[in-house]
Amino acid sequence: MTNLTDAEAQAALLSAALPFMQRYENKTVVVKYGGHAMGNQELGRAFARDIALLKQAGVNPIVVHGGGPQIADMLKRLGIESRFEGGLRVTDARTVEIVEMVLAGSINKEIVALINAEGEWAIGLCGKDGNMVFAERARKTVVDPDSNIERVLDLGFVGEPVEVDRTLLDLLARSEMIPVIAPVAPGRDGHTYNINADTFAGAIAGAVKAARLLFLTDVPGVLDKNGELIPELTVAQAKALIKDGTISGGMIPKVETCIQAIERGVEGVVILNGKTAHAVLLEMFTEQGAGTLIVP
Ligand SMILES: Nc1ncnc2c1ncn2[C@@H]1O[C@H](COP(=O)(O)OP(=O)(O)O)[C@@H](O)[C@H]1O
Ligand SMILES: CC(=O)N[C@@H](CCC(=O)OP(=O)(O)O)C(=O)O
Repeated sequence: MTNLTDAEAQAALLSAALPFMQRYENKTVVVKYGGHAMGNQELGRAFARDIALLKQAGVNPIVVHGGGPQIADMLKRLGIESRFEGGLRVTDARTVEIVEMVLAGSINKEIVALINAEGEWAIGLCGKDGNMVFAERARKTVVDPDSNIERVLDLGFVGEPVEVDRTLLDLLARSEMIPVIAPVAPGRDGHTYNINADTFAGAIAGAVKAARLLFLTDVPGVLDKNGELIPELTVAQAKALIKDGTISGGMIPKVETCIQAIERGVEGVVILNGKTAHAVLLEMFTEQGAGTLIVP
Protein backbone atom coordinates (compact mmCIF):
# COMPACT_ATOMS: atom_id res chain seq x y z
CA MET A 1 0.00 0.00 0.00
CA THR A 2 1.38 3.42 -0.88
CA ASN A 3 1.39 6.08 1.80
CA LEU A 4 -0.50 9.28 0.99
CA THR A 5 1.24 12.58 1.54
CA ASP A 6 -0.66 15.14 3.61
CA ALA A 7 -1.47 17.07 0.42
CA GLU A 8 -2.81 13.91 -1.29
CA ALA A 9 -4.89 13.01 1.76
CA GLN A 10 -6.30 16.53 1.87
CA ALA A 11 -7.12 16.41 -1.86
CA ALA A 12 -8.89 13.04 -1.40
CA LEU A 13 -10.91 14.41 1.52
CA LEU A 14 -11.79 17.52 -0.44
CA SER A 15 -13.07 15.57 -3.45
CA ALA A 16 -15.23 13.37 -1.14
CA ALA A 17 -16.65 16.46 0.55
CA LEU A 18 -17.21 18.45 -2.67
CA PRO A 19 -20.81 17.36 -3.40
CA PHE A 20 -21.80 18.27 0.17
CA MET A 21 -20.05 21.63 -0.06
CA GLN A 22 -21.97 22.37 -3.27
CA ARG A 23 -25.25 21.49 -1.52
CA TYR A 24 -24.71 24.30 1.01
CA GLU A 25 -23.00 26.85 -1.23
CA ASN A 26 -24.39 30.36 -0.54
CA LYS A 27 -26.76 28.90 2.08
CA THR A 28 -26.94 30.17 5.65
CA VAL A 29 -26.08 27.80 8.48
CA VAL A 30 -26.64 28.90 12.08
CA VAL A 31 -24.41 27.12 14.60
CA LYS A 32 -25.34 27.31 18.29
CA TYR A 33 -22.20 26.78 20.34
CA GLY A 34 -23.24 25.88 23.88
CA GLY A 35 -21.23 26.63 27.00
CA HIS A 36 -20.84 22.91 27.77
CA ALA A 37 -19.53 22.24 24.26
CA MET A 38 -16.78 24.84 24.68
CA GLY A 39 -14.67 22.32 26.62
CA ASN A 40 -10.92 22.81 26.28
CA GLN A 41 -8.73 25.01 24.08
CA GLU A 42 -8.07 22.25 21.54
CA LEU A 43 -11.83 21.75 20.98
CA GLY A 44 -12.27 25.52 20.70
CA ARG A 45 -9.63 25.67 17.98
CA ALA A 46 -11.22 22.73 16.11
CA PHE A 47 -14.61 24.50 16.28
CA ALA A 48 -13.10 27.75 14.96
CA ARG A 49 -11.35 25.86 12.14
CA ASP A 50 -14.69 24.26 11.14
CA ILE A 51 -16.43 27.65 11.02
CA ALA A 52 -13.56 29.10 8.97
CA LEU A 53 -13.72 26.14 6.57
CA LEU A 54 -17.48 26.57 6.13
CA LYS A 55 -16.89 30.18 5.07
CA GLN A 56 -14.05 29.14 2.75
CA ALA A 57 -16.38 26.52 1.19
CA GLY A 58 -18.86 29.27 0.23
CA VAL A 59 -21.31 28.66 3.10
CA ASN A 60 -22.61 31.60 5.14
CA PRO A 61 -22.09 30.62 8.81
CA ILE A 62 -23.64 32.52 11.72
CA VAL A 63 -22.46 31.56 15.22
CA VAL A 64 -24.77 32.04 18.23
CA HIS A 65 -23.08 31.13 21.48
CA GLY A 66 -24.10 30.37 25.04
CA GLY A 67 -21.95 30.33 28.15
CA GLY A 68 -24.12 29.13 31.04
CA PRO A 69 -21.25 27.41 32.94
CA GLN A 70 -18.97 30.43 32.41
CA ILE A 71 -21.64 32.81 33.79
CA ALA A 72 -22.03 30.49 36.79
CA ASP A 73 -18.24 30.61 37.41
CA MET A 74 -18.16 34.40 37.32
CA LEU A 75 -21.21 34.72 39.59
CA LYS A 76 -19.55 32.33 42.04
CA ARG A 77 -16.35 34.41 42.03
CA LEU A 78 -18.47 37.45 42.89
CA GLY A 79 -20.33 35.57 45.60
CA ILE A 80 -23.67 35.62 43.73
CA GLU A 81 -25.73 32.44 43.77
CA SER A 82 -26.98 30.93 40.44
CA ARG A 83 -30.64 29.95 40.53
CA PHE A 84 -32.66 28.33 37.73
CA GLU A 85 -36.41 28.00 37.27
CA GLY A 86 -37.77 25.91 34.39
CA GLY A 87 -34.21 25.68 32.94
CA LEU A 88 -33.79 29.49 32.84
CA ARG A 89 -31.45 31.58 35.00
CA VAL A 90 -33.31 33.83 37.41
CA THR A 91 -31.73 37.14 36.41
CA ASP A 92 -31.93 40.17 38.72
CA ALA A 93 -30.47 43.61 37.84
CA ARG A 94 -27.02 42.73 39.21
CA THR A 95 -26.97 39.35 37.44
CA VAL A 96 -27.94 40.75 34.03
CA GLU A 97 -24.90 43.05 34.20
CA ILE A 98 -22.61 40.05 34.77
CA VAL A 99 -24.41 38.01 32.08
CA GLU A 100 -23.82 40.77 29.54
CA MET A 101 -20.15 41.14 30.54
CA VAL A 102 -19.47 37.40 30.28
CA LEU A 103 -21.53 36.65 27.15
CA ALA A 104 -21.12 39.80 25.02
CA GLY A 105 -17.69 40.49 26.53
CA SER A 106 -15.23 37.73 27.30
CA ILE A 107 -16.82 34.66 25.63
CA ASN A 108 -17.88 36.53 22.49
CA LYS A 109 -14.42 38.02 21.96
CA GLU A 110 -12.72 34.68 22.69
CA ILE A 111 -14.69 32.98 19.90
CA VAL A 112 -14.05 35.91 17.54
CA ALA A 113 -10.30 35.66 18.25
CA LEU A 114 -10.29 31.88 17.68
CA ILE A 115 -11.99 32.23 14.27
CA ASN A 116 -9.73 35.13 13.30
CA ALA A 117 -6.69 33.01 14.21
CA GLU A 118 -7.87 30.66 11.42
CA GLY A 119 -7.44 33.49 8.91
CA GLU A 120 -11.08 34.64 8.79
CA TRP A 121 -12.85 37.87 9.77
CA ALA A 122 -15.26 37.27 12.61
CA ILE A 123 -17.26 40.11 14.12
CA GLY A 124 -18.66 39.91 17.65
CA LEU A 125 -22.22 41.14 18.18
CA CYS A 126 -25.21 40.81 20.47
CA GLY A 127 -28.90 41.50 19.89
CA LYS A 128 -28.28 45.21 20.57
CA ASP A 129 -25.98 45.69 17.57
CA GLY A 130 -27.68 47.00 14.45
CA ASN A 131 -31.05 46.77 16.28
CA MET A 132 -30.88 43.05 15.45
CA VAL A 133 -33.08 41.60 18.20
CA PHE A 134 -35.61 43.09 20.60
CA ALA A 135 -36.81 41.12 23.59
CA GLU A 136 -39.75 41.14 25.93
CA ARG A 137 -39.81 39.92 29.52
CA ALA A 138 -40.32 36.13 29.40
CA ARG A 139 -43.68 34.99 30.71
CA LYS A 140 -43.26 31.40 31.85
CA THR A 141 -45.46 29.28 34.05
CA VAL A 142 -44.89 25.91 35.72
CA VAL A 143 -47.42 23.47 37.07
CA ASP A 144 -46.70 22.30 40.62
CA PRO A 145 -46.70 18.45 40.40
CA ASP A 146 -48.20 18.05 43.92
CA SER A 147 -51.01 20.61 43.85
CA ASN A 148 -51.41 20.80 40.04
CA ILE A 149 -51.60 24.60 40.45
CA GLU A 150 -50.07 26.72 37.70
CA ARG A 151 -47.53 29.27 38.95
CA VAL A 152 -46.12 32.28 37.05
CA LEU A 153 -42.31 32.33 37.27
CA ASP A 154 -40.59 35.55 38.28
CA LEU A 155 -37.42 35.31 36.22
CA GLY A 156 -36.48 39.00 36.34
CA PHE A 157 -34.61 40.18 33.25
CA VAL A 158 -35.01 36.99 31.23
CA GLY A 159 -36.23 37.78 27.75
CA GLU A 160 -37.93 36.17 24.77
CA PRO A 161 -36.86 37.44 21.34
CA VAL A 162 -39.93 39.07 19.81
CA GLU A 163 -38.47 41.05 16.89
CA VAL A 164 -35.52 40.07 14.70
CA ASP A 165 -34.27 42.48 12.06
CA ARG A 166 -32.05 40.68 9.55
CA THR A 167 -30.65 43.84 7.88
CA LEU A 168 -27.22 43.63 9.52
CA LEU A 169 -27.01 39.85 9.00
CA ASP A 170 -27.88 40.22 5.30
CA LEU A 171 -25.18 42.87 4.96
CA LEU A 172 -22.61 40.60 6.63
CA ALA A 173 -23.66 37.64 4.47
CA ARG A 174 -22.55 39.62 1.42
CA SER A 175 -19.20 40.40 3.07
CA GLU A 176 -16.15 38.50 4.29
CA MET A 177 -17.38 38.75 7.89
CA ILE A 178 -18.63 35.90 10.08
CA PRO A 179 -21.12 37.10 12.74
CA VAL A 180 -20.66 35.70 16.26
CA ILE A 181 -23.68 36.63 18.36
CA ALA A 182 -24.23 36.67 22.14
CA PRO A 183 -27.81 36.05 23.36
CA VAL A 184 -28.34 39.41 25.04
CA ALA A 185 -30.90 41.88 23.69
CA PRO A 186 -32.59 45.14 24.61
CA GLY A 187 -36.27 45.55 25.31
CA ARG A 188 -38.38 48.42 23.99
CA ASP A 189 -38.65 49.27 27.72
CA GLY A 190 -34.94 50.21 27.83
CA HIS A 191 -33.85 47.19 29.88
CA THR A 192 -31.26 44.59 28.87
CA TYR A 193 -32.48 40.98 28.72
CA ASN A 194 -30.74 37.63 29.18
CA ILE A 195 -32.03 35.12 26.60
CA ASN A 196 -31.50 31.37 26.59
CA ALA A 197 -28.97 30.76 23.81
CA ASP A 198 -30.99 27.92 22.20
CA THR A 199 -34.07 30.18 22.00
CA PHE A 200 -31.97 33.02 20.58
CA ALA A 201 -30.36 30.76 17.93
CA GLY A 202 -33.79 29.47 16.90
CA ALA A 203 -35.09 33.03 16.43
CA ILE A 204 -32.05 34.05 14.35
CA ALA A 205 -32.25 30.89 12.20
CA GLY A 206 -35.98 31.44 11.64
CA ALA A 207 -35.48 35.09 10.64
CA VAL A 208 -32.79 34.29 8.05
CA LYS A 209 -34.59 31.06 6.91
CA ALA A 210 -31.39 29.07 7.49
CA ALA A 211 -30.76 25.88 5.52
CA ARG A 212 -29.45 24.30 8.72
CA LEU A 213 -29.45 25.08 12.42
CA LEU A 214 -26.86 23.08 14.37
CA PHE A 215 -26.99 22.73 18.15
CA LEU A 216 -23.63 21.74 19.62
CA THR A 217 -24.25 20.15 23.01
CA ASP A 218 -22.65 17.53 25.28
CA VAL A 219 -24.47 14.38 24.07
CA PRO A 220 -24.29 12.69 20.62
CA GLY A 221 -27.84 13.83 19.76
CA VAL A 222 -31.34 12.70 20.75
CA LEU A 223 -31.02 9.27 22.38
CA ASP A 224 -33.72 6.58 22.50
CA LYS A 225 -34.83 4.70 25.65
CA ASN A 226 -31.75 2.40 25.32
CA GLY A 227 -29.38 5.34 25.07
CA GLU A 228 -28.81 4.79 21.33
CA LEU A 229 -28.50 7.75 18.97
CA ILE A 230 -31.58 8.47 16.80
CA PRO A 231 -30.12 9.67 13.45
CA GLU A 232 -33.30 11.31 12.09
CA LEU A 233 -36.63 12.46 13.51
CA THR A 234 -39.66 14.15 12.02
CA VAL A 235 -41.37 16.92 13.99
CA ALA A 236 -44.25 14.52 14.81
CA GLN A 237 -41.84 11.82 16.06
CA ALA A 238 -39.94 14.37 18.18
CA LYS A 239 -43.21 15.54 19.78
CA ALA A 240 -44.11 11.91 20.59
CA LEU A 241 -40.73 11.35 22.30
CA ILE A 242 -41.31 14.41 24.52
CA LYS A 243 -44.78 13.15 25.36
CA ASP A 244 -43.63 9.64 26.31
CA GLY A 245 -40.74 10.97 28.44
CA THR A 246 -37.84 9.69 26.28
CA ILE A 247 -36.79 13.31 25.84
CA SER A 248 -36.47 15.05 29.21
CA GLY A 249 -34.63 17.83 31.08
CA GLY A 250 -32.61 20.34 29.04
CA MET A 251 -33.33 18.36 25.87
CA ILE A 252 -37.04 19.37 25.99
CA PRO A 253 -36.56 23.13 25.36
CA LYS A 254 -33.84 22.32 22.82
CA VAL A 255 -36.12 20.02 20.78
CA GLU A 256 -39.03 22.45 21.18
CA THR A 257 -36.78 25.20 19.76
CA CYS A 258 -35.91 22.88 16.86
CA ILE A 259 -39.61 22.31 16.14
CA GLN A 260 -40.34 26.06 16.29
CA ALA A 261 -37.41 26.85 13.98
CA ILE A 262 -38.68 24.32 11.42
CA GLU A 263 -42.16 25.83 11.66
CA ARG A 264 -40.55 29.23 10.91
CA GLY A 265 -38.98 27.89 7.70
CA VAL A 266 -35.59 26.43 8.71
CA GLU A 267 -35.01 23.42 6.43
CA GLY A 268 -33.42 21.09 8.99
CA VAL A 269 -32.07 21.20 12.54
CA VAL A 270 -29.32 18.97 13.91
CA ILE A 271 -28.47 18.26 17.55
CA LEU A 272 -24.90 16.97 17.82
CA ASN A 273 -21.98 16.49 20.17
CA GLY A 274 -19.82 19.60 20.40
CA LYS A 275 -17.30 17.61 22.43
CA THR A 276 -16.36 15.63 19.31
CA ALA A 277 -13.64 17.53 17.45
CA HIS A 278 -14.79 18.80 14.03
CA ALA A 279 -18.42 17.81 14.70
CA VAL A 280 -19.61 20.64 12.41
CA LEU A 281 -17.60 19.42 9.40
CA LEU A 282 -18.62 15.80 10.02
CA GLU A 283 -22.26 16.84 9.99
CA MET A 284 -22.12 19.18 7.03
CA PHE A 285 -19.69 17.47 4.68
CA THR A 286 -20.03 13.69 5.14
CA GLU A 287 -22.61 11.21 3.89
CA GLN A 288 -23.48 9.81 7.33
CA GLY A 289 -23.53 13.20 9.11
CA ALA A 290 -23.41 13.37 12.89
CA GLY A 291 -26.07 13.67 15.56
CA THR A 292 -29.85 13.78 15.15
CA LEU A 293 -31.39 15.53 12.14
CA ILE A 294 -34.90 16.89 12.77
CA VAL A 295 -36.89 17.56 9.62
CA PRO A 296 -40.51 18.68 8.90
N1 LIG B 1 -33.54 11.67 24.98
C1 LIG B 1 -32.48 12.40 25.29
N2 LIG B 1 -31.40 12.38 24.47
C2 LIG B 1 -30.28 13.11 24.76
N3 LIG B 1 -30.15 13.90 25.86
C3 LIG B 1 -31.19 13.97 26.71
C4 LIG B 1 -32.39 13.22 26.46
N4 LIG B 1 -33.26 13.49 27.47
C5 LIG B 1 -32.62 14.34 28.31
N5 LIG B 1 -31.37 14.64 27.87
C6 LIG B 1 -30.44 15.55 28.57
O1 LIG B 1 -30.36 16.79 27.88
C7 LIG B 1 -29.03 17.33 28.04
C8 LIG B 1 -28.75 18.41 26.98
O2 LIG B 1 -29.46 19.59 27.30
P1 LIG B 1 -28.69 20.83 28.01
O3 LIG B 1 -27.91 20.33 29.20
O4 LIG B 1 -29.68 21.90 28.25
O5 LIG B 1 -27.68 21.23 26.84
P2 LIG B 1 -26.81 22.59 26.58
O6 LIG B 1 -26.24 23.02 27.90
O7 LIG B 1 -25.80 22.15 25.59
O8 LIG B 1 -27.77 23.61 25.99
C9 LIG B 1 -28.16 16.10 27.94
O9 LIG B 1 -26.90 16.28 28.57
C10 LIG B 1 -29.02 15.03 28.66
O10 LIG B 1 -28.68 14.95 30.02
C1 LIG C 1 -32.15 32.91 30.51
C2 LIG C 1 -30.95 32.02 30.53
O1 LIG C 1 -30.97 30.98 31.19
N1 LIG C 1 -29.90 32.41 29.81
C3 LIG C 1 -28.67 31.67 29.74
C4 LIG C 1 -27.83 32.27 28.61
C5 LIG C 1 -26.61 31.44 28.27
C6 LIG C 1 -26.95 30.08 27.69
O2 LIG C 1 -28.05 29.75 27.32
O3 LIG C 1 -25.82 29.27 27.62
P1 LIG C 1 -25.75 27.70 27.28
O4 LIG C 1 -26.16 27.51 25.86
O5 LIG C 1 -24.31 27.42 27.51
O6 LIG C 1 -26.64 26.98 28.25
C7 LIG C 1 -27.90 31.74 31.09
O7 LIG C 1 -27.96 32.76 31.77
O8 LIG C 1 -27.22 30.75 31.40
